[in-house]
Amino acid sequence: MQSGVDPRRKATDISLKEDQIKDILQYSQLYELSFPVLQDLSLQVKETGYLVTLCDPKGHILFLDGDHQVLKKAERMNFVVGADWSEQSIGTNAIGTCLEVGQPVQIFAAEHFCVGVQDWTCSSAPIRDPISREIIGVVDVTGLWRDIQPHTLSMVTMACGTIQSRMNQQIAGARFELSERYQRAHQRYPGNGVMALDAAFHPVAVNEEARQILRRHSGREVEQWWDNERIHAALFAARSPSGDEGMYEVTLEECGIRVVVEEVQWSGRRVGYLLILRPMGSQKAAGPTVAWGGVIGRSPEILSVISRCDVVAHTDVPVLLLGESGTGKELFARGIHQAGPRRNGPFIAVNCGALQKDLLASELFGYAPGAFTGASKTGKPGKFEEAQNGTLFLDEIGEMPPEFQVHLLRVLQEREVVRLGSSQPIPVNARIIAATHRNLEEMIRRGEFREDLYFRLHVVSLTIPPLRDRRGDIPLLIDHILDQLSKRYHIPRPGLEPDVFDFFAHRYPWPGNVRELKHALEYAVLFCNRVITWRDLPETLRKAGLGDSDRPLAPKNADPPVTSGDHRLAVGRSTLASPRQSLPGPVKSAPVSRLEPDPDVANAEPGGTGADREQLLQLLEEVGGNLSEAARRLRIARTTLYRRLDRYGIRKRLKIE
Ligand SMILES: Nc1ncnc2c1ncn2[C@@H]1O[C@H](COP(=O)(O)OP(=O)(O)OP(=O)(O)O)[C@@H](O)[C@H]1O
Repeated sequence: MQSGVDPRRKATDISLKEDQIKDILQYSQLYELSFPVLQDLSLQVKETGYLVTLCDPKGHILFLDGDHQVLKKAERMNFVVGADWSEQSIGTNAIGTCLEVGQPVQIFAAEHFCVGVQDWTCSSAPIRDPISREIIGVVDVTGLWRDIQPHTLSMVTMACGTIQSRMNQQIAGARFELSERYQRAHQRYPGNGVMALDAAFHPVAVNEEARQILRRHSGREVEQWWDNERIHAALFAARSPSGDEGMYEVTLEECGIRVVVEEVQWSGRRVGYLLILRPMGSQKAAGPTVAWGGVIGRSPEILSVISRCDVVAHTDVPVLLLGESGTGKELFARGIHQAGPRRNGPFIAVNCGALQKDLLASELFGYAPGAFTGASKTGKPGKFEEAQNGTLFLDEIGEMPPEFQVHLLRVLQEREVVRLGSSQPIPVNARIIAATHRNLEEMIRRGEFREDLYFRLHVVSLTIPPLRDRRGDIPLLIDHILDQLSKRYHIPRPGLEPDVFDFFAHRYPWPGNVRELKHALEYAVLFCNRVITWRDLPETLRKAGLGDSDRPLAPKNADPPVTSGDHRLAVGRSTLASPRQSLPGPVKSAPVSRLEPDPDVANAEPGGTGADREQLLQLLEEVGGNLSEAARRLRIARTTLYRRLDRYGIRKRLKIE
């Protein structure tokens, strides 16, 4: 058994370096679960001259604790972190022998093979993987032989039992999480195949759709298909090494399918994967395109934010959403609310930048009856109270005046509000999500934002990337927005001239992000003739397009680019108008401008003058087609604006053409 080991050895070898051990411990589930148990054990053996160790399945010491004096003595035989206590290195000893025989073992004094270890007595027991039953570690308690205690071995065995049951709980929790996520995915992505795998890539659940898709497209049953290292490599090469939860899409051309891989975490650890399968070329988008909180996008950047939001949604930790204006921070905040257990409670959004300074306190904290002149007699709850059992979304948090930040901090710390004019604290139970497009760290440096408030709010911070950094999402967004607009205005869904599409998808930097894209399309849809051309765009975009290339753009009042047939119809659900139908080309005559008053409709309704219509068109141009903004500027309701658009024939033209 001790072949090749010199019995005169005084010490074993140290084969793991400090940074190797750090790396092992950082991701070691065994260490994480064992640590509290080992600490307990250390306390129990304190002052008995014993040392407590945890070793890996090769016999390397990963953890060592105990009496300082004894540790010093043990160092002489290299009983230190990183040392190799396998039988191959130092012959019979409790750690190495326990690994060989797979049983708890006590080795006393001269029973040790090497002379340098014979002053000691040690007791070790193995820890086994709850599923494979393989040994994954050893707990050992070592002391000088004269300090031998009869109960040491049973203490070690019990400690291993406790670690083992913590591992069982961990596995049960992970399995539960995986099965929950599988069920949710199954509902979320109807018609798609869904598979759940554990962390070792073993399938634990497969839906019928996945079986059918694989049979049809790869000609194989799931089990056969999965039993292939190349498939595993293709799917998992892209996963994040750090174990961060992520989501990405892989195309398996040889099987004719696309797979969205979602990593599943539980308790901060990767515990498995979900695979969402769909045939290549299928029009049906795999769930993540529209599934989560109405967020459109399938770029890796947006999928990664979605997946993180989905994780935090199930917790109550404060979330800080960062990103430029119009990237979708509020949409994500609503998504987190909807995906979490508070979904049946209220979602209250407060724009901290839009509230007057002197109204902030009463808006957020409410006021008691008759608190100030003009206050309601019954008092009024503030936004914190309104968000009770739900979510309070503090938008534009960077705009909150510094003198008010301390009050907000106090409420977040105490989790209770006191209405103005009252001394009665009211407990608040609201999840806090804050958002800003500003650089709060920079503001802290300039003394404009409190650091303590910042740390309260950004337990988790998520940055939503600007649209120009995830251009792959632009075609999806265009499709989605045009669908919505055609439904809202009851018009056929328009297409985009190829050149305009190319400008949108590849060249324009979208400083206003998705909001700007929405407004541009809303504007263009109002003025276009079934196909969106350059002249249908708001002026800023037209100018940007002109500066962007040397292409001669149609002047404001010019006719659409004319091509043979010139019926620029949007085809089916495609975003692009057929290139054959609308090549950008030389501008021909301009019989009627769509931005100029149409004499047939300008005065169609009593009270509607050409001048009014002109003003309305001008305003629409100024606000980039944003009807809400136009209604706000006109101080009329949106529905009144629609009526006015009808009256001046703007919507009517859209419907008839
Ligand atoms: N990924 C997306 N999918 C669909 N719609 C989106 C997406 N991102 C943003 N939007 C839409 O764009 C508009 C702007 O989004 P939102 O108000 O959430 O942005 P924001 O980042 O909160 O902006 P601000 O910082 O100016 O408050 C909304 O109409 C929203 O529905």
